[in-house]
Amino acid sequence: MSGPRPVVLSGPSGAGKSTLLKRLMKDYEGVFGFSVSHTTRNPRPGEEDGKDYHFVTREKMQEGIDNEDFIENAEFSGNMYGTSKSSIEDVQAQNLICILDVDIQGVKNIKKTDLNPIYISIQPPSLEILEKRLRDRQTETEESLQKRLEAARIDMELSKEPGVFDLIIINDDLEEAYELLKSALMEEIQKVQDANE
Ligand SMILES: Nc1nc2c(ncn2[C@@H]2O[C@H](COP(=O)(O)OP(=O)(O)O)[C@@H](O)[C@H]2O)c(=O)[nH]1
Ligand SMILES: Nc1ncnc2c1ncn2[C@@H]1O[C@H](COP(=O)(O)OP(=O)(O)O)[C@@H](O)[C@H]1O
Repeated sequence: MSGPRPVVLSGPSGAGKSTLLKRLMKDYEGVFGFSVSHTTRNPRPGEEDGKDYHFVTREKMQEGIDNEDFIENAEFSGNMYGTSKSSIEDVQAQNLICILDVDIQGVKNIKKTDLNPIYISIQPPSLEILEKRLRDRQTETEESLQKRLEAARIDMELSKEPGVFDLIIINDDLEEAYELLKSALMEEIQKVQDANE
């Protein structure tokens, strides 16, 4: 039996993916499961190993890639990120909607697999607003902020190409963006809720 369709959330760093995703997972407990990626970046205050990411060294990450443990991996802003096969299998084994938060390289690479997710891009209203949100978040050094803004320019260009995303949500007003995300996923949410009744 095939389970619910996974969901790929992408879009520039600072666009609001984690904010939207955390709210969705809280409002629909027992419906979604987060695919916990591996990364070589340092944990931020409050981030938990195994929950937000599996925080690993470059050596360990490369070992996993060589072992073909990952369905996709990419270099972003000077660090490695990747989705392991087991991170998805763990969620799918529970019949939950698997949510992946990956960059645009991840989107392109997942398209080459048989995962068949719904692709949603979260975009900021403008690059200026994105910069302000990233600065206000206070998680980045100036160098890492500049790298993220450069990646954001590329993301904003590539995401416009027709056929890359099923849906593009401009995260201007958070409530409105959340409602759009929720309605796009309602059919899958309903399936999981019906199956659990
Ligand atoms: N390709 C790929 N990208 C990932 C993965 N995990 C996270 N990312 C992306 O890496 C970028 C940086 O993530 P992060 O360091 O958590 O910063 P944040 O998005 O600004 O909170 C974001 O665009 C994420 O979507 C992954 O497993 N694969
Ligand atoms: N609609 C919004 N309006 C204002 N600030 C927002 C909005 N959405 C998210 N933010 C803030 O912007 C910052 C980046 O959001 P975050 O969810 O961390 O982005 P991402 O996961 O895409 O990198 C956070 O500090 C968050 O609180």
